[in-house]
Amino acid sequence: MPLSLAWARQCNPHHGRNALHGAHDPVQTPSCALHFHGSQQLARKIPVMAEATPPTAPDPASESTETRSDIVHLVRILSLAAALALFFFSWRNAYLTADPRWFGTVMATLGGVLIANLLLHLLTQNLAQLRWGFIVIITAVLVFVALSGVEQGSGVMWLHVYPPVVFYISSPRFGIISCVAGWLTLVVALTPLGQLLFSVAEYPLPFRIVLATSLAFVMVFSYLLDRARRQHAERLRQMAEIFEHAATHDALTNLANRREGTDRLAREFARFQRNDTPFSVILADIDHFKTINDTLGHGVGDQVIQTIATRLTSGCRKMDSVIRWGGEEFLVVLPGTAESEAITTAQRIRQQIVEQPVTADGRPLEVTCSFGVAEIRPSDAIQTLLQRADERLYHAKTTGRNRIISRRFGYGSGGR
Ligand SMILES: Nc1nc2c(ncn2[C@@H]2O[C@H](COP(=O)(O)OP(=O)(O)OP(=O)(O)O)[C@@H](O)[C@H]2O)c(=O)[nH]1
Repeated sequence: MPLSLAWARQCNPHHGRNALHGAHDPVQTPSCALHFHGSQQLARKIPVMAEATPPTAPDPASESTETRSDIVHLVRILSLAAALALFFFSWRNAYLTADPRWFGTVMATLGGVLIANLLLHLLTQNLAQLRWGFIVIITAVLVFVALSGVEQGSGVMWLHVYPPVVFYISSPRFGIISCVAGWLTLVVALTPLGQLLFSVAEYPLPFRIVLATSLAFVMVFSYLLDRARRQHAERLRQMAEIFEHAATHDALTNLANRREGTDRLAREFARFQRNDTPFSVILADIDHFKTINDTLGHGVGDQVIQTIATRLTSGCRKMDSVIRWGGEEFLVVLPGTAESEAITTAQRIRQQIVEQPVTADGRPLEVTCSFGVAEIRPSDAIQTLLQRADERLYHAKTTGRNRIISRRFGYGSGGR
């Protein structure tokens, strides 16, 4: 029965009559015809790219959850490694080197503070505390190492670790500021004035020159590498967003496509099952669209589809979902909406389409749409709801088009 009716719909003598004739008056007439959604499947899809709204540009400073968890892992590993290194050098200082003993005490204390920072994060789960705590402690370690000249002056080599770590863990801005400030301080500290001010360990002149220049090189290189890393990550994120948009939206109208529409419908249905929140759907179909295509060309047909998509969107609330359901067929999902309100929305849209002629290629066309409206019922599955809306749309088509059919207008019988 449904299949033959679907076939009947396709073979309907009204189907495909001249759409450019005058619009009919909307009269709702009862009917009990049935047909299935499959009858609306497209014979052909025309892949024309619409001016899709580009995805909104994200804040470059924002970090994804993955990046955050990467940073947490890295800081944990670095903290443990740095603490172990500090304990090791503290032990060496106590037994094996000729450095003053207090060097070892300072290093052991800083190692302990690093571990304390880790433990505190386990309690608070506060990324900022872990990250900035680590940066502050590691800065203190390196300042101490550079100024004191632990391990007979060789400890200063650890300064080269700072730039890549600080760029990765903090922001580029903080990385630049801390590197430039740190480098300038070091250069001053390595001059005779610095010797006086900071009583820095004495390093031979060639060593000082190599230290300052190699550190500057590592800083610049770390900045460039980190910038490239952030740019690539950002590009990847944008591409993922574009692909996701393309997978869920229709290229011609930029409306949600059928796949995305089905998901939204399922979400609304789940909400209805959970909270009893009603919702309605409107199935809209452009009348005599084939004639528009056949007489004016597919380019004009596409423009008509785009205009109708815009009219539907502007006639609905922000919370409603307008979906390109098939070729010239649209589904509107209206959350928290009873059928009577959905009819009002459909009437507003129908009126607007009739009153403002659609223009394509600069000429006005008389385009109309037919609508089937249905509200979810407790006994419904999604498919049942869609089928009811589809039957009503079919009824609108067979009774003259340019009209809205719903339960309120006496369509069907026996509670339909
Ligand atoms: N230009 C264009 N045409 C499309 C697109 N998608 C589907 N179509 C065409 O839309 C037409 C739909 O025609 P029918 O299903 O016969 O319906 P109709 O002519 O609108 O008749 P009624 O629905 O009965 O009023 C077919 O000719 C499809 O090829 C599209 O994206 N662009």
